[in-house]
Amino acid sequence: MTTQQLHEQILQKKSFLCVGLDPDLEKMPQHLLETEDPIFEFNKAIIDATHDLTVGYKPNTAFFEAYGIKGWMSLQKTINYINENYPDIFTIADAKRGDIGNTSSMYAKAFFEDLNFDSVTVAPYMGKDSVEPFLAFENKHTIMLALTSNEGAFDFQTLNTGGKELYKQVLETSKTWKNSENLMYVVGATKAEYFAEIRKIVPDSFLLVPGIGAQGGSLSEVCKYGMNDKIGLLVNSARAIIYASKGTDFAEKAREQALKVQLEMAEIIDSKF
Ligand SMILES: O=c1ccn([C@@H]2O[C@H](COP(=O)(O)O)[C@@H](O)[C@H]2O)c(=O)[nH]1
Repeated sequence: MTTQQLHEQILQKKSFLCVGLDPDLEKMPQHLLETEDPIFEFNKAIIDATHDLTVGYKPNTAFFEAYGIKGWMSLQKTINYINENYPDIFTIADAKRGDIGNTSSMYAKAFFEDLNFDSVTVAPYMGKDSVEPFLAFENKHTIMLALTSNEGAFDFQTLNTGGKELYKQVLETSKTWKNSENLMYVVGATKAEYFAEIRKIVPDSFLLVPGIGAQGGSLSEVCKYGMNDKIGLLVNSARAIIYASKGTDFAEKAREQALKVQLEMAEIIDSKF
């Protein structure tokens, strides 16, 4: 999927919501646990209930890998289900990969070719040769951690390194890499006050923004400082949507929560564009 197609979908749905698919057997409704593949059944119900309100789905691979081979098969079924039934929806494998070049190439093949995700998250710590293998894939997107939503972001990312905060250096340097137009960046909603500075460095890039909902970030603050003239944001929420209820009405309640966020987004879009 191209960023232009993503932008068109955002305008059409009046939504830049990305629903996080972080399935946890302990938080799932009891009746699903009796099915053969509860993780897939859970995801499928959430997807069917929210697909018209969201432009993206972000399965976090940890929530699948934790269940071994069965979890990996549920991930494959989930991405296939989205691609077959809702092919216009942008998909993100939140896997936070990155390694020496030849290993990164294998990670890229796994997520872009075998699983056919539109994008994958990567960590910047190993530098250019660990990220460029992901960038080589046409119409695929590499979403690099810039300033994360957690408290630990202040351990390294905001450290002053030679007169500049590290996350700024990461953003600037990444722009010099081959095929850097395929980059997007993760910036936490809990760090809304940093968005204006980030936009000075990457004015046109899409930002994936986790941290509204369960982590308490403010959608309006993110939009105030982080939106560009093409919107340029994908705002993720997982727990606040997918675990709105533990009963048989879980998908319906998830839709209600997704709708609340989408309506807030539509209001912001209407007021700015
Ligand atoms: O900085 C980051 C990077 C990734 N995440 C991931 O996003 C979701 C957030 O889930 P919520 O339930 O909406 O809090 C989850 O998969 C995280 O691993 C992040 O939160 N912050």
